[in-house]
Amino acid sequence: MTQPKNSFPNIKTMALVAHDQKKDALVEWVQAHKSMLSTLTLYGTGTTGGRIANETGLNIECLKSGPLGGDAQIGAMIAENKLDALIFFTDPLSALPHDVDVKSLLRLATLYNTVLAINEASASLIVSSLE
Ligand SMILES: O=C(CO)COP(=O)(O)O
Repeated sequence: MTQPKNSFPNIKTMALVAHDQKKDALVEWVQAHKSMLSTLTLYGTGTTGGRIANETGLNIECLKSGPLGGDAQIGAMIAENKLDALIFFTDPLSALPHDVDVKSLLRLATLYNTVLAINEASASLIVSSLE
């Protein structure tokens, strides 16, 4: 849910998203943190979530694929206070057809003070605070 300012966030729901060139890294990262992540309610964009489910066995609700509205669905969850944290392995080296959706998602996560990591180091710091 929206993180209140000046208090330590309580994380129960988390979305996992990765751009194509970062999907291998995210699946590997999820595998490394599987036991902690298994205690959370997980959501993912279609392709990312499908890979996580297939390759790690974690229970994850798959939304639409990012370019087909998955990023927008996660943004809506944030706006409706239904998501505590977003781990989004972004690719800074590729142009994306749905760049506006990506920007909107990151804007909403910032606006609602959602716990957010856009690279592996920050994601690891977030999960280490929960383990
Ligand atoms: O495009 C994405 C995030 O912007 C991710 O979507 P997929 O997980 O469906 O590839």
